[in-house]
This record gives sequence, C-alpha cells and structure tokens, in this order.
Amino acid sequence: MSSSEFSSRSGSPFTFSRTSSGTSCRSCRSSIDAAGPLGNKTRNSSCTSIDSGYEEIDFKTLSLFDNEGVPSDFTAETRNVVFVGAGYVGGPTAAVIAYFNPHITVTVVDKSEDRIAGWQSKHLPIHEPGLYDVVRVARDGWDGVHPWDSAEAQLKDSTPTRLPNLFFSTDCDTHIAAADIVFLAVNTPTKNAGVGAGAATDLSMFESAARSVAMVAKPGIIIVEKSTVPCRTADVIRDVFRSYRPGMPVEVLSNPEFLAEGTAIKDLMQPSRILIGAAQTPAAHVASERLASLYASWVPRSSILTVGLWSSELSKLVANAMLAQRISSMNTVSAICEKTGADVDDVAFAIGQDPRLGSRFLKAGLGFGGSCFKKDILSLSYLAESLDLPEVAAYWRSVVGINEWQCRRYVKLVIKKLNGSLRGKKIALLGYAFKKDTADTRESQAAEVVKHLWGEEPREIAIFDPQCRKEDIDAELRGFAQKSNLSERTAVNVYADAYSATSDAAAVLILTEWDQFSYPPKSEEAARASKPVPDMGGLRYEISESTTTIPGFGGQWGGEVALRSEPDCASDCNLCSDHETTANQHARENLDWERLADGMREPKWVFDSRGLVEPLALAQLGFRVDSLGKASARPW
Ligand SMILES: NC(=O)c1ccc[n+]([C@@H]2O[C@H](COP(=O)([O-])OP(=O)(O)OC[C@H]3O[C@@H](n4cnc5c(N)ncnc54)[C@H](O)[C@@H]3O)[C@@H](O)[C@H]2O)c1
Ligand SMILES: O=c1ccn([C@@H]2O[C@H](COP(=O)(O)OP(=O)(O)O[C@H]3O[C@H](CO)[C@@H](O)[C@H](O)[C@H]3O)[C@@H](O)[C@H]2O)c(=O)[nH]1
Repeated sequence: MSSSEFSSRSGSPFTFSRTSSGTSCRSCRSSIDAAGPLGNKTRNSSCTSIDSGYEEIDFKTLSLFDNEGVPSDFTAETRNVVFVGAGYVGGPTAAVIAYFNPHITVTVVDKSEDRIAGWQSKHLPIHEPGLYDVVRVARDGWDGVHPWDSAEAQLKDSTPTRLPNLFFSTDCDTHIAAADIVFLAVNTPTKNAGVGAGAATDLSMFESAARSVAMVAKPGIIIVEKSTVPCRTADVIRDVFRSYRPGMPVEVLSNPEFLAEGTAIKDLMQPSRILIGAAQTPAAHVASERLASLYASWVPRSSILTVGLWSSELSKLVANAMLAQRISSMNTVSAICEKTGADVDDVAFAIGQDPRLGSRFLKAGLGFGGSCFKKDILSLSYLAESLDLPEVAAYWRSVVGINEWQCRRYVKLVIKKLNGSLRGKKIALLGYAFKKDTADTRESQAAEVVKHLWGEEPREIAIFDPQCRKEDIDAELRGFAQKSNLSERTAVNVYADAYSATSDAAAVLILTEWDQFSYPPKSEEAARASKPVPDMGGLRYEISESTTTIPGFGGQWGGEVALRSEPDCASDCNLCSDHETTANQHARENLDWERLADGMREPKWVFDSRGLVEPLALAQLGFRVDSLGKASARPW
C-alpha cells in the first residue's frame, strides 16, 4: 500500500491510499474519483464531473491515465527542475526554489541569449529588492567559514560547502530532457490579431514551449503551468503530448504565481498561499505532492492549497480581476470626490477599516498599469463571452473601461487647466514605470498619458523616472509614434534628473507613485516601511561584501560563509559604469520641490495622479495643485 498526503483548501490533510479494491480517501471514505482534493465537498461515488464551470465533463478524460494506477515514473525523486522562461516570474521563482532546495538542481532556460547572459552576470535583467542576494547564494554557492553551531560542525569535523544549484542556459532541449519537473513560465500576452484580437490570450508562445518540452521530455515528466493562462489550458498541453508523445506518462498541474513586481522576493519568500491545481486522479495527486514538497522547504503546509485544475487556472484570472476592480471602483469615487469636496484618501481610509473590505488596493489614481491586470481581465471577459455569458463579459470589461476613462479624464483636466492648449508648452512627467520600485515600463499608464498629450502637440514632453532605462522608454515611444503617426513638432526627451526635466516646464505631471516624489517628503522610516524588505531568514548583505551569515533552514547548516566569486564582467561593461550608480542614487533621493519650483514657468502647475503630495502644503511653495480625488489648492 502506498499513500500520499495533501493539504486541501480547507487545510485538513487528505490521505489517499491504494488498496487491491481501488483507491479511497481516508477522510471521507468515498472513492478518490468522487472526493479528490476538493476540500470537504462530498460527491456521489457515481459522479464523473468536476467543478469546472463546464457542463458534462467526463472526469476520466482529465488525465492521460486511467485511474487504476500511478506509473512508477511519478514516484521518482525530484532532482532536476527546469523553468522555461527567464522573465519576471521564471527567474525570481526559480531562484527562490533553488535557494531553499540546495539538493535539487534548478535550471532556467530561455531562447533569449541576452536574458540568459544577464542572469549569468552581475547585472541581472530584472531589478527586484533581495533578488541578487538569493541568486548569489544559489547560483554561485559558498564555503563555510565560521559554523553557526560550532559543536555540531566540530563533531562532523567538516567545513560545510554549498555548491551552486541554480543555472541559466539557452540550451533548452538538453536541460528539459533531464528534467523531472518543468515549469512553463513564458509570456502569455493578449492576442493582437485574428479571432479574439485585443481580448483573448495569445497562447502561441505557451503552446510552442509545451511542444519543445514534449519533443524531449522523459516519461513521468510533471508539467507545471506557471504562466497565467485561460481556464482549461492544461488540455492544450495534454493535446500536445498526445500528438507528439502518444502514450507517454505525463502529468499537468496548475500553479499560478501571485508575486507582484517590486516585491517579488518578499512575495515568494512569504507567500499568502501556494495554489496547486490537479486533476482528480492518483497520478495527479502524486505529482501534486511532488510539487508541494518543493515549496514545503520554506512554506508552511497549511499555506499550500490544492484545488481542481480548472479552479486553479480560473482563480488566477479572478484574483487579478478582483484586485483591479477595487482600483477601478476607487477611481470612480475619486471623480465624485472632486465634485463634492470629499477626499478620496479619507474615504479609502474610512472604508478600509472594515475588515470585510480591508485597506489594500484602495489607492485611487491614474489607474492600473503593468503587464498583468489588463490582459488578465480581458482574458476573463473573453472567456465569459466565449461561454455565451455576455453580461459577465461586459461586467469585467467595464473594469478596464473605467481604467481607460480615468486616464483620459486626467489628461483632459491638464489640458483644460492649461487653457485648452498645450502648443508651445513644455510638459514634464515625473515617473514612467507602471508602479514604484520597478524599472518595468510594460503597459504603463504613463505611456497612455504621453500618447494623449502628444496629440495636443506641446513643444516638449520631458520625462524623468528614477529607474527606467532611457533606451526602454525611447524604444517604446518610438514604436507608438510610428504606429500612430504622431506630430514631429513635439520633442519627447528622457532626462537623467528631475530638475532638468522640469526646467522651464509649464506643468509637472506625477505619474508613478515613487516615494521620493512625495511632499512633504516621507521620513526615512515611512519610506522604509512602504518598501517591504524581504525577510530572508536573516540573510542580508551588501552586494560588494563577500562574506555573510546564512541561516540554517530545513535542518541544514547555518553560519558565517564566504560567498564564491561573482561572474566577471568585460572591462568595457557599460553596466558597470556610472549609469547604474546614478540611477540608484536618484531612486533614493527625495525631490527638492523648492528647487523644482525655481526652475518652472509661472503659474507652476502640478497635476498629481498618484496622491503623493499634500495639495495645500505644495501650494505654499507657489504651485497650483490639482490632484485626482482631492480639492484643488492654490498659492496664498
Ligand atoms: N510579471 C509578473 O509580475 C507576473 C506575475 C505573475 C504571473 N505572471 C505571468 O507569468 C508569465 C510570464 O510573465 P513574465 O512577466 O515573466 O514574462 P517575461 O516576458 O518577462 O518572460 C517570459 C520569457 O519567456 C521566454 N520565452 C518565450 N517563449 C519561450 C520558449 N518557447 N522557450 C524558451 N523561452 C521562451 C521569453 O524570451 C521571455 O524571456 C505570464 O503568463 C504572466 O502573465 C507574471
Ligand atoms: O491601490 C492600488 C494598487 C495598485 N495600483 C496600480 O495597479 C498596478 C498594478 O500594481 P500591483 O498589483 O502592485 O503590481 P503587479 O506587479 O502588476 O502585480 C499584479 O499582477 C501580478 C501578475 O499577475 C499578480 O501576480 C499580482 O498578485 C498582482 O498584484 C500599478 O500600476 C499600480 O500603480 C493602484 O492604482 N492602486
């Protein structure tokens, strides 16, 4: 008899055991087909459908196996884990899994040579607080210097060493062929052509990655959907395997990622939950447990939740849609506030005290940007449409509609206050990233603002962002200038500091919620509190330092260690030059609003779209201030 344990979504462990008469759940004594890991839902043992939201799904078609046995391939030990896609999700998630599972080899493969070269270097392609610390340990390894528990180490008479277990490569096939578990973490953007263009998810990269895996994977491979995908995408993977490797044992799990950019390491180290979606078969349960045990190295078992495959896929879309819906709701309230004299931050504070509502994701402003919210809501809405649920589709679409409306409303306010015309005027934008603490410009609301402003042909649009790379902003703006045939009469420039960007400007538009733009300035303490430092179990060190203290975790050795050397850069590496240092400095410095006022043109307009400045306080410095959701303020 073999058995395996799961945490259900209700938190209670389910133990399934195989007997000669079949498989049963010890908790409810019903057939495993009937119970599955679906919490405390009881099912009739003759039931063959699951809570998919689709009618008449034959339960037994949900796995490539019959329900009688678990192929021995699935009970193997996990030694090699591969992530396909070295992006914002694949890179950090792989690094944290490797960090906490030193006995497992974790390899991240990507077809982009630049991305992989970045991960193999000192200059990671992604900026996330704490990420380099984790990568240094897992990718480079360390040698023990001073044992944490000297008695134990002396007894063993050994100097512990941590060998590198995190690797990056463009040689996808070789690594996938050796993998026990493959995470698919490739991009799943919105389709931009054909059926469903502008709403449906473009699964072409996902499908192509699944095909590459199917071509070389070994029997018993566990495929994990890490990318955000529409409900029932696991069937796409199964079909690919059926076509390319008919009969080969494979199991597909859903394991959506909930990290947010800027707090990725904190979110990965202390996740609110790990969600695993699995089919209701013994093989899927074993695969699910193998995946859960990777996370169990640092995540409490009670936070590892198992639900049905389709529920898991759908939950990710719904989580993002609900978060975005809160933002859109508050943005509609901001418009009411402007007309009534109420203050949207006060309203958010007041309602957020109700534990049923909670205080997070109630910040009104320019609206949500980023590569996820819009595409995932559109995907959910498209799913509803394709299920012949037009009212549901329209409901979720309206969340995106309000987001776009808020952005247009903001730009209209700017134009109106500047006497209906921007011609001959310089407009300065503070912030371009889609949110603070990231250099990511994808789907930034700032880009939308630039597009609207450009149509008004101002003399110059001047941009300053403390972390976004000038090249990224330039490339993005060039792209849409060409597409939309925008006027060449407007110069669009990216500046390295806020004072040059705002010099001689008629108006300053605050577009990203960078702490350093606040007025009155945030105290260091408040700024620190708003930038959650990942709790890395005591592992904190400056990148320049080569020794650090490693906590013991999972019963392993902890103590003072010498990190092995970083990869060298070429002598002419431009990332080693001043650029990064300067950018980091800007990111830390509070803006000197008095200095900024000196350089601006009268009447010194400030349009705050992120609720960063106190209008009355800034007006005392001589600015005219208009903020979304707040009363305007003018100099005395
Ligand atoms: N960015 C986030 O904060 C976030 C958070 C949660 C979930 N997600 C989801 O995770 C997925 C990945 O998002 P991301 O932001 O990491 O994307 P990304 O664009 O940063 O990275 C995706 C990577 O996949 C690589 N890739 C694409 N096809 C490939 C193939 N066939 N073989 C090898 N490499 C391939 C690309 O070169 C790219 O480097 C998306 O579905 C997204 O919705 C993103
Ligand atoms: O109260 C708020 C909170 C956020 N935002 C804006 O919303 C956008 C998204 O912010 P955030 O959710 O913090 O960042 P993302 O990295 O996009 O993370 C979201 O999208 C990821 C990708 O799916 C999910 O994994 C995360 O859980 C989800 O928070 C940004 O433009 C923010 O400025 C607001 O306007 N008001």
